[in-house]
Amino acid sequence: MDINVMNLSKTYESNVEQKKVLDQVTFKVNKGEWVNIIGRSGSGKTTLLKCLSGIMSADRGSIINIGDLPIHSKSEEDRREFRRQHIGYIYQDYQLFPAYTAKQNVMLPELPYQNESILLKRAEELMEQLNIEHRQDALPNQLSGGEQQRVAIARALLNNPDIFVCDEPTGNLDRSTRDEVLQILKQLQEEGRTILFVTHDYDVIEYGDRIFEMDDGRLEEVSQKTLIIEKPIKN
Ligand SMILES: Nc1ncnc2c1ncn2[C@@H]1O[C@H](COP(=O)(O)OP(=O)(O)OP(=O)(O)O)[C@@H](O)[C@H]1O
Repeated sequence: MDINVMNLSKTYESNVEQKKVLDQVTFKVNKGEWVNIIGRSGSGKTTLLKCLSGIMSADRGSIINIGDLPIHSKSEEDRREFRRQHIGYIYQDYQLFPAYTAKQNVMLPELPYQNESILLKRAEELMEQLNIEHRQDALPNQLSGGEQQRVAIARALLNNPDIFVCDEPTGNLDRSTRDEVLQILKQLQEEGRTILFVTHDYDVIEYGDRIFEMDDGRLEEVSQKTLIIEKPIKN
């Protein structure tokens, strides 16, 4: 699925203030591309991912088309259903449920929607593909960071999503585990999935096709060459 965004703005409102965090963001990502998003802390990267995935609504006038679907005009419930079917979201801190085993974590979000034995089989297949089948009965706190992230990827893959939205998923991993996770995502891209990847890590940028920089709510495409020669990535 391709992603077409025009004039995406997002303002957080509280009773004391209004804070514009995304300001007229406009960009396009083609199906099967891997796009990296960099930018200093607080510049709006996570907010952008949440608006694109429909977790948050955008301001009036924003246009977010994912494939044929105008996300900006959908209700919260429709956006949730869209996300369930099309988006795999991966977080830096894995977001596993601590009281459930690895396999249960993979299945849990889909249990209300699908037959349990079908889900069980699919979870086992995915854990085998990701080389964590031997850890399926372990609790999250018994798993290494890399194993937890594989469980989170298996969970994100359960519905075979078209788009992977990754919010610094390798930020907590050591170099070799990070590379393993990046290889898994590369493979998913080669199978035709679109990858949006927020990172501060130069080595990750090598994996992507294009780079965008978020600066105080505005998004601009930057060339890899410019980045490496002219400025370090801001954190
Ligand atoms: N729910 C919220 N209500 C009000 N302000 C928020 C909310 N969520 C985020 N913000 C603010 O919006 C700005 C952008 O936050 P966001 O998390 O999108 O930045 P980021 O670029 O992902 O940062 P980091 O790299 O540190 O994760 C920050 O100033 C943050 O404090």
